[in-house]
Amino acid sequence: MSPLTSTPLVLVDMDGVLVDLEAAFWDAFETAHPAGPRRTDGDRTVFRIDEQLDPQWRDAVRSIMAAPGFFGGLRPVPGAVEALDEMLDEGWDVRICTAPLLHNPTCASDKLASLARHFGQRWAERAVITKDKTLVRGDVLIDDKPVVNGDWTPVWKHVVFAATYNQAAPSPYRMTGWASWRQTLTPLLGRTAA
Ligand SMILES: O=c1ccn([C@@H]2O[C@H](COP(=O)(O)O)[C@@H](O)[C@H]2O)c(=O)[nH]1
Ligand SMILES: [Mg+2]
Repeated sequence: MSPLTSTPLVLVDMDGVLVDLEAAFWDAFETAHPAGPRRTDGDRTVFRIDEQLDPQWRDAVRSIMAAPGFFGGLRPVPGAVEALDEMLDEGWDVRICTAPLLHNPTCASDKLASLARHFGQRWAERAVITKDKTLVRGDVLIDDKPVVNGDWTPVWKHVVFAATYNQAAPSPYRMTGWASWRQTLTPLLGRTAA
Protein backbone atom coordinates (compact mmCIF):
# COMPACT_ATOMS: atom_id res chain seq x y z
CA MET A 1 0.00 0.00 0.00
CA SER A 2 1.01 3.59 -0.47
CA PRO A 3 2.46 5.21 2.69
CA LEU A 4 0.06 8.15 2.22
CA THR A 5 -3.17 6.27 1.55
CA SER A 6 -4.49 2.74 1.88
CA THR A 7 -5.40 2.69 -1.79
CA PRO A 8 -3.75 -0.26 -3.51
CA LEU A 9 -1.58 0.69 -6.47
CA VAL A 10 -1.97 -1.60 -9.46
CA LEU A 11 0.53 -1.42 -12.33
CA VAL A 12 -0.63 -2.79 -15.68
CA ASP A 13 1.62 -3.69 -18.59
CA MET A 14 0.55 -2.92 -22.18
CA ASP A 15 1.83 -5.34 -24.85
CA GLY A 16 0.23 -8.74 -24.41
CA VAL A 17 -1.92 -7.49 -21.51
CA LEU A 18 -3.89 -4.42 -22.59
CA VAL A 19 -3.16 -4.55 -26.32
CA ASP A 20 -2.66 -7.48 -28.68
CA LEU A 21 0.92 -7.36 -29.93
CA GLU A 22 0.73 -10.91 -31.27
CA ALA A 23 -2.21 -10.25 -33.61
CA ALA A 24 -0.79 -6.98 -34.95
CA PHE A 25 2.59 -8.58 -35.51
CA TRP A 26 1.24 -11.55 -37.44
CA ASP A 27 -1.09 -9.41 -39.55
CA ALA A 28 1.88 -7.33 -40.67
CA PHE A 29 4.29 -10.24 -40.98
CA GLU A 30 2.00 -12.48 -43.03
CA THR A 31 1.26 -9.59 -45.39
CA ALA A 32 4.94 -8.77 -45.83
CA HIS A 33 6.08 -12.42 -46.09
CA PRO A 34 3.28 -14.51 -47.58
CA ALA A 35 5.59 -17.51 -48.03
CA GLY A 36 7.00 -17.27 -44.51
CA PRO A 37 5.92 -18.80 -41.20
CA ARG A 38 2.30 -18.31 -40.10
CA ARG A 39 0.74 -17.55 -36.76
CA THR A 40 -1.14 -20.85 -37.02
CA ASP A 41 2.13 -22.81 -37.19
CA GLY A 42 2.02 -23.18 -33.42
CA ASP A 43 1.68 -21.43 -30.09
CA ARG A 44 4.49 -19.18 -28.94
CA THR A 45 6.57 -20.83 -26.21
CA VAL A 46 9.12 -18.03 -25.67
CA PHE A 47 8.44 -14.38 -24.86
CA ARG A 48 10.07 -12.84 -27.91
CA ILE A 49 8.67 -13.66 -31.33
CA ASP A 50 12.08 -13.25 -32.96
CA GLU A 51 13.43 -15.98 -30.67
CA GLN A 52 10.55 -18.30 -31.51
CA LEU A 53 11.10 -18.31 -35.26
CA ASP A 54 13.96 -19.76 -37.28
CA PRO A 55 16.95 -17.35 -37.15
CA GLN A 56 16.57 -16.57 -40.85
CA TRP A 57 13.42 -14.56 -39.96
CA ARG A 58 14.87 -12.51 -37.11
CA ASP A 59 15.65 -9.42 -39.18
CA ALA A 60 12.20 -9.57 -40.72
CA VAL A 61 10.57 -9.71 -37.27
CA ARG A 62 12.70 -6.84 -36.06
CA SER A 63 11.83 -4.76 -39.09
CA ILE A 64 8.06 -5.22 -38.56
CA MET A 65 8.34 -4.18 -34.92
CA ALA A 66 10.66 -1.28 -35.71
CA ALA A 67 8.28 0.24 -38.25
CA PRO A 68 7.08 3.69 -37.23
CA GLY A 69 3.43 3.48 -36.24
CA PHE A 70 3.44 -0.26 -35.47
CA PHE A 71 2.60 0.23 -31.80
CA GLY A 72 -0.21 2.61 -32.64
CA GLY A 73 -1.99 -0.17 -34.53
CA LEU A 74 -2.33 -2.65 -31.67
CA ARG A 75 -5.93 -3.41 -30.72
CA PRO A 76 -7.20 -3.74 -27.13
CA VAL A 77 -7.31 -7.21 -25.56
CA PRO A 78 -10.92 -8.32 -24.89
CA GLY A 79 -12.22 -6.93 -21.61
CA ALA A 80 -9.22 -4.68 -21.00
CA VAL A 81 -10.93 -1.34 -21.56
CA GLU A 82 -13.80 -2.24 -19.26
CA ALA A 83 -11.54 -3.73 -16.57
CA LEU A 84 -9.29 -0.67 -16.35
CA ASP A 85 -12.26 1.65 -16.02
CA GLU A 86 -13.86 -0.61 -13.41
CA MET A 87 -10.68 -0.77 -11.33
CA LEU A 88 -10.24 2.99 -11.39
CA ASP A 89 -13.86 3.96 -10.96
CA GLU A 90 -14.26 1.54 -8.06
CA GLY A 91 -11.31 2.80 -6.09
CA TRP A 92 -8.02 1.23 -7.09
CA ASP A 93 -5.13 3.48 -8.09
CA VAL A 94 -4.12 2.07 -11.47
CA ARG A 95 -1.14 3.03 -13.63
CA ILE A 96 0.03 1.72 -16.97
CA CYS A 97 3.62 0.47 -16.80
CA THR A 98 5.08 -0.33 -20.19
CA ALA A 99 8.49 -0.81 -21.78
CA PRO A 100 9.37 1.00 -25.02
CA LEU A 101 11.00 -0.78 -27.93
CA LEU A 102 13.94 1.54 -28.32
CA HIS A 103 14.70 0.71 -31.95
CA ASN A 104 11.19 1.81 -32.94
CA PRO A 105 11.41 5.63 -33.17
CA THR A 106 7.70 6.22 -32.50
CA CYS A 107 7.04 3.43 -29.99
CA ALA A 108 6.67 5.59 -26.87
CA SER A 109 4.52 8.25 -28.51
CA ASP A 110 2.43 5.59 -30.29
CA LYS A 111 1.78 3.87 -26.96
CA LEU A 112 0.52 7.11 -25.43
CA ALA A 113 -1.66 7.82 -28.47
CA SER A 114 -3.00 4.25 -28.40
CA LEU A 115 -3.96 4.58 -24.74
CA ALA A 116 -5.78 7.85 -25.39
CA ARG A 117 -7.53 6.48 -28.45
CA HIS A 118 -8.67 3.11 -27.16
CA PHE A 119 -8.81 3.57 -23.40
CA GLY A 120 -9.35 7.31 -22.98
CA GLN A 121 -7.12 10.32 -22.33
CA ARG A 122 -7.05 9.69 -18.57
CA TRP A 123 -5.14 6.46 -19.25
CA ALA A 124 -2.48 8.21 -21.31
CA GLU A 125 -2.03 10.49 -18.31
CA ARG A 126 -1.54 7.42 -16.10
CA ALA A 127 1.24 5.90 -18.19
CA VAL A 128 4.77 5.18 -17.01
CA ILE A 129 7.10 4.25 -19.88
CA THR A 130 10.31 2.67 -18.66
CA LYS A 131 12.82 0.00 -19.58
CA ASP A 132 13.14 -0.89 -15.90
CA LYS A 133 9.84 -1.65 -14.18
CA THR A 134 11.62 -2.49 -10.91
CA LEU A 135 12.07 1.26 -10.41
CA VAL A 136 8.31 1.77 -10.26
CA ARG A 137 6.50 1.39 -6.95
CA GLY A 138 3.23 -0.51 -6.76
CA ASP A 139 1.48 -3.34 -4.95
CA VAL A 140 1.12 -5.55 -8.00
CA LEU A 141 2.34 -5.52 -11.60
CA ILE A 142 0.14 -7.37 -14.10
CA ASP A 143 2.54 -8.40 -16.86
CA ASP A 144 2.80 -11.18 -19.45
CA LYS A 145 6.59 -11.36 -19.37
CA PRO A 146 7.61 -14.57 -17.55
CA VAL A 147 10.19 -12.75 -15.42
CA VAL A 148 10.17 -8.96 -15.02
CA ASN A 149 13.58 -7.95 -13.77
CA GLY A 150 15.75 -4.86 -13.59
CA ASP A 151 18.34 -3.15 -11.48
CA TRP A 152 16.30 -3.12 -8.26
CA THR A 153 14.35 -5.58 -6.18
CA PRO A 154 10.74 -4.81 -7.07
CA VAL A 155 8.29 -3.81 -4.35
CA TRP A 156 5.34 -5.18 -6.35
CA LYS A 157 4.14 -8.74 -6.70
CA HIS A 158 4.19 -9.97 -10.28
CA VAL A 159 0.77 -11.15 -11.43
CA VAL A 160 1.44 -13.13 -14.59
CA PHE A 161 -1.10 -12.37 -17.32
CA ALA A 162 -1.45 -15.87 -18.72
CA ALA A 163 -0.13 -16.66 -22.20
CA THR A 164 1.30 -19.72 -23.91
CA TYR A 165 4.84 -18.37 -23.43
CA ASN A 166 4.67 -17.81 -19.67
CA GLN A 167 3.38 -21.18 -18.44
CA ALA A 168 6.60 -21.76 -16.48
CA ALA A 169 6.77 -18.27 -14.94
CA PRO A 170 8.05 -18.50 -11.35
CA SER A 171 5.52 -16.12 -9.81
CA PRO A 172 2.67 -17.93 -7.99
CA TYR A 173 0.20 -15.20 -8.99
CA ARG A 174 -1.60 -15.69 -12.28
CA MET A 175 -4.51 -13.98 -14.06
CA THR A 176 -6.13 -15.89 -16.89
CA GLY A 177 -7.86 -12.89 -18.46
CA TRP A 178 -9.56 -9.60 -17.69
CA ALA A 179 -12.83 -11.29 -16.71
CA SER A 180 -11.13 -12.51 -13.52
CA TRP A 181 -9.37 -9.35 -12.33
CA ARG A 182 -11.42 -9.13 -9.12
CA GLN A 183 -10.85 -12.75 -8.09
CA THR A 184 -7.13 -12.42 -8.78
CA LEU A 185 -6.42 -9.04 -7.20
CA THR A 186 -8.69 -8.97 -4.17
CA PRO A 187 -6.85 -11.68 -2.20
CA LEU A 188 -3.52 -10.06 -3.02
CA LEU A 189 -4.48 -6.53 -2.08
CA GLY A 190 -6.39 -7.38 1.03
CA ARG A 191 -9.69 -5.77 0.25
CA THR A 192 -12.16 -5.27 -2.54
CA ALA A 193 -12.17 -2.08 -4.51
CA ALA A 194 -13.79 0.80 -2.57
O1 LIG B 1 8.34 -10.53 -29.39
C1 LIG B 1 8.49 -9.51 -28.76
C2 LIG B 1 7.57 -9.08 -27.79
C3 LIG B 1 7.79 -7.92 -27.11
N1 LIG B 1 8.89 -7.19 -27.38
C4 LIG B 1 9.11 -5.95 -26.67
O2 LIG B 1 9.15 -6.15 -25.29
C5 LIG B 1 8.62 -5.00 -24.65
C6 LIG B 1 7.45 -5.38 -23.83
O3 LIG B 1 6.62 -4.26 -23.57
P1 LIG B 1 5.51 -4.25 -22.44
O4 LIG B 1 4.63 -3.08 -22.70
O5 LIG B 1 6.27 -4.13 -21.18
O6 LIG B 1 4.79 -5.52 -22.58
C7 LIG B 1 8.24 -4.00 -25.72
O7 LIG B 1 9.29 -3.14 -25.94
C8 LIG B 1 7.99 -4.95 -26.86
O8 LIG B 1 8.03 -4.35 -28.08
C9 LIG B 1 9.79 -7.58 -28.31
O9 LIG B 1 10.79 -6.90 -28.55
N2 LIG B 1 9.56 -8.74 -28.99
MG1 LIG C 1 3.93 -7.27 -22.06
